[in-house]
Amino acid sequence: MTDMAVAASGLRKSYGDKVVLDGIDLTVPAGTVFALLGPNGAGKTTAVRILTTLVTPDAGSGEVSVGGHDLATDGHAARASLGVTGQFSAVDGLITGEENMLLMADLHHMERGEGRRVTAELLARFDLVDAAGKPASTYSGGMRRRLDIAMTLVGAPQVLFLDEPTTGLDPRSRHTVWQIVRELVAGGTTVFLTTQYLDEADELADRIAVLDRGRIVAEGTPDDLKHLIPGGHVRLRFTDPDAYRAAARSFGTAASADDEALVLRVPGDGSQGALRAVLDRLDDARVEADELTVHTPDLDDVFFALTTDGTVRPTADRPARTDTADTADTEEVVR
Ligand SMILES: Nc1ncnc2c1ncn2[C@@H]1O[C@H](COP(=O)(O)OP(=O)(O)OP(=O)(O)O)[C@@H](O)[C@H]1O
Repeated sequence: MTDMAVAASGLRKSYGDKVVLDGIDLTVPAGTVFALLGPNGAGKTTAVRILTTLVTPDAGSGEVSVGGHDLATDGHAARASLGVTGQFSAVDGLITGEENMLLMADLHHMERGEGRRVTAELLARFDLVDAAGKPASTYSGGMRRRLDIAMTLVGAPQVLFLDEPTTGLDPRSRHTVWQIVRELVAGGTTVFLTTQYLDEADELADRIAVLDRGRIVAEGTPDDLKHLIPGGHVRLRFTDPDAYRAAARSFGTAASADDEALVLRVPGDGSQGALRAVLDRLDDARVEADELTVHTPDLDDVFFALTTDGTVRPTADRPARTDTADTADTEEVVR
């Protein structure tokens, strides 16, 4: 066993002459949340299908292990350690939520009593007790997704793969799923999720890999990724046109100006030093901004910079930072 819940090197998969995964490396420490983020068709589901043993990687791929078990030599143990909830629900709509759960318990060869105990516990945990006796076809999207995840947890997997777990859910249901993920991780489960939603990756993931056209184009903590691209600035807003003009003169070409909104934007890295330089300059000009906000790029900026129009900018041009960057809110009102 290693302390890596998922480890894959040089993962390749092609269908015909279409290269879907072009040699990607993935490592996920146990007990963490990893998000594979990418646009439609990037190869996310294919990666999940390989890691969950549903599809075999192409020859020439490196080793792949899940739960510390090599997929090629110990697929059975790897399968026993993982659970997967795909984009297409495993829920059978014709039977009740409880029957779906008991079916899963049977598939895991649980004794009847044990199956009932686990089912009752999970239905309660996922707030499905009232609906347990109703056909799953009558469930809302959010309830169905909760049931789907609950069914996956019947086997108590160490590593849980969630393929786009909140696609199509309303905001409240998305937050419920996020809460479920947090609780699972607090209980020691490793979660590998794929998502197209930047806020989801930002909310949940310890580390994010951005997949585009079968390649990892950036990887790191959410903050690492936000520091990869330019776009940070201090925004100064004035209400007094004279103060605005005095500040604009003082900053000159160091700031971009919006004369109508009385706003100046001073590019910077969001560091304390950069902020101090802005404040010193305002003091020198004897003006006070009515509002000062520090903006660091958010994951939207990163995602579009790295994947726009499918024009992949190679990682070599944008080396991912491995140090832990200072945390800074996307838009933090300072004054
Ligand atoms: N069995 C298959 N046969 C042929 N092509 C496939 C197969 N499975 C996937 N592909 C192709 O591989 C590419 C990546 O698909 P995949 O489903 O992995 O992407 P994805 O990132 O999960 O996208 P989405 O967010 O839309 O689900 C797509 O172009 C898809 O058409």
